[in-house]
Amino acid sequence: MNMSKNGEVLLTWEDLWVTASSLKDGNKAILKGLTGYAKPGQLLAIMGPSGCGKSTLLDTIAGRLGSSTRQKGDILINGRKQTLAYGTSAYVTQEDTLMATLTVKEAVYYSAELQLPNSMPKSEKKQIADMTMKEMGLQDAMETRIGGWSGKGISGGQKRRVSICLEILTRPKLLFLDEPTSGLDSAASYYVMKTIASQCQGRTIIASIHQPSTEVFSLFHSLCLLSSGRTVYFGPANAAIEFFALSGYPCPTLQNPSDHFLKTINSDFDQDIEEGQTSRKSTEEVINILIKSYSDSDKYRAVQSQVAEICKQKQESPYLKSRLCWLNDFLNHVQEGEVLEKRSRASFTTQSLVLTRRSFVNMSRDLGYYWLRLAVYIVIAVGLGTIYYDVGFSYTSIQSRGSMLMFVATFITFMAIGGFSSFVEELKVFQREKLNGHYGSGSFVIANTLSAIPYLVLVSFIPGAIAYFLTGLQGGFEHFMCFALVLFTCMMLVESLMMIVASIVPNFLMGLITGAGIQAVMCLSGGFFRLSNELPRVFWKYPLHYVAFHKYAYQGLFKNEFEGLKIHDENMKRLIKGEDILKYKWEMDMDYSKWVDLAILLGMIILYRLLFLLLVKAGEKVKPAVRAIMSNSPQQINSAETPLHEFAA
Ligand SMILES: Nc1ncnc2c1ncn2[C@@H]1O[C@H](COP(=O)(O)OP(=O)(O)OP(=O)(O)O)[C@@H](O)[C@H]1O
Repeated sequence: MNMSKNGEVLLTWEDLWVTASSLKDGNKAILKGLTGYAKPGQLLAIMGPSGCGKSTLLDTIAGRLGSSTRQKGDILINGRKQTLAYGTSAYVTQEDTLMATLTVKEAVYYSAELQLPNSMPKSEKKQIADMTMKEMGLQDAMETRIGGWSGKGISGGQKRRVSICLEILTRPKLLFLDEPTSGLDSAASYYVMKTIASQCQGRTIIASIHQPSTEVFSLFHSLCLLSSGRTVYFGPANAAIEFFALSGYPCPTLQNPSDHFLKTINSDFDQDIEEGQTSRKSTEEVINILIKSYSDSDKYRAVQSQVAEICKQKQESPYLKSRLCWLNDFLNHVQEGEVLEKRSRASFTTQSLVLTRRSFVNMSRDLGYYWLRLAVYIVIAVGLGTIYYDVGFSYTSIQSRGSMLMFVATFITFMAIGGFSSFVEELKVFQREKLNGHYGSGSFVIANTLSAIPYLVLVSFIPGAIAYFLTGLQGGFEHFMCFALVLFTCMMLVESLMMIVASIVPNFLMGLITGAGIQAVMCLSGGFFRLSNELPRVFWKYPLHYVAFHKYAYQGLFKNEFEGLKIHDENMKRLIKGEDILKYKWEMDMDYSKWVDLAILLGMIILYRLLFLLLVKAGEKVKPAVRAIMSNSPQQINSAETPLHEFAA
């Protein structure tokens, strides 16, 4: 049976369990045996009190569950067991991750260029972007910057609408929305949901929602009502009122049905609920009555048989079945040719160019990215220039030159971590867009590298020139160029190192400390604080001395300065050759030239950036595969809670 026509998506989940494990609480079940489906052409709303598991259910069926949770149960896409791959669906998360420096119009235009295929003319892309912004009621905010931690911009509700706008630009076949109306007034909620509902034709839309008005509720085709991770109701939205009435909890006249449902099943405040004229029941009892009523109902049986029909799995032994499931999942991840096709989008070159432009604009507007650093570097360069002003050619100038160059190679480059917070913000946007399949990691790495180059040239050449000429280091264009280029490559290396750190360490402060720590250890083994032949052989010399970029930075700068230099030794009345100073005082490796050191530094930049790409790609491929394997391992979930059928008993 071909269940997917024109790329439509039918999503089913059966006996879905999700547990979170913590040292303190042990295993805690968040979702408890949920079964349901989402059909093309329908808008399914997931409702329930705060903390009932709406986001967890969305994350689970969208294949985005975090590593701290475990899942069990089958999720089928068009009747086939596969996890949603990157780029096959769109997901509007609860948190708005947007580029704060862009205006609404710029953000949507860039996104349209990134997502819509190359074959579409630019004017048409703009038209789609304009139309979508209008549908989301953003026409008056188009020229306003989004804003964020660096400055106020559009309102929270407008940000929400921008986030939705970016994801519905391509009219995805499968769309997940986590609380799309939070922060919106009732009219805005209605218009936003109406736009979303109007796009249902041939598409599957699943939205978690807190408190829809009667008008918004009427837009839903199906409703999944949860309480503490259990299904209270799953079925047509317009039949939910009847279900509550038949279960003994009719919606009072003139009351918003969703208000009534949520009030009845919210156990957080444990108010007794009136039943008929006299008796009152605790919320927990009421919830159990509703769950039992649902599991005894025709609706429940209809859902079960619908899902069973779609699944039509062979009756294997439970052990063999689970083994085959995870093998199948694993193969889905390692093999090419997902059943659910990725959306067509702009070419790699277009994406890289658009991202470079966007990143360049972002860097130019974000003061913390480069401008503040440039100002601080200029102050430090003037400081260096005045401390070592006109260093001269006396014997003592050897130490002064060495210290000045060491300061440049270590501390000025070290401060390149100053842009980390801005990079982390950009990385968050990248992660969201990558997960939603807007573009791949390769385009991001290329764009980030290209857009940063002009700024790094500025922050290395201007302060570099001030410090270089005030100090009076070796004259000549070639010498200055080598000095500035080593400074430039070191700054780029530190930025590349911080990219790697950011991809491993999830937290900004932890990333900053980790990056600083790695650099401190590397600079200790660089060959200045302890000369290379005096370094302890284990770890510090082999391998760290050869791995740390500081060795090549020190060597490049020192060779550049001392080669061809003549120092006057006033006491001994003799001239000392710079080459001898390099060999005997600084113990430099003289077998190769300063340009080789520079080339090694450039090679390291490429290596570091490739490593970042590899880590991101590995996360993309390995995480879902591991999750799929883990989710079906037989001893995964140790019945942390009572199964649904026991509640029903
Ligand atoms: N990784 C996790 N580790 C531990 N507990 C978790 C984890 N993820 C979710 N939970 C818990 O599971 C419950 C459901 O969380 P979830 O975010 O799905 O609720 P929600 O219905 O979306 O809430 P809200 O409407 O407030 O966003 C909460 O009690 C939450 O604390």
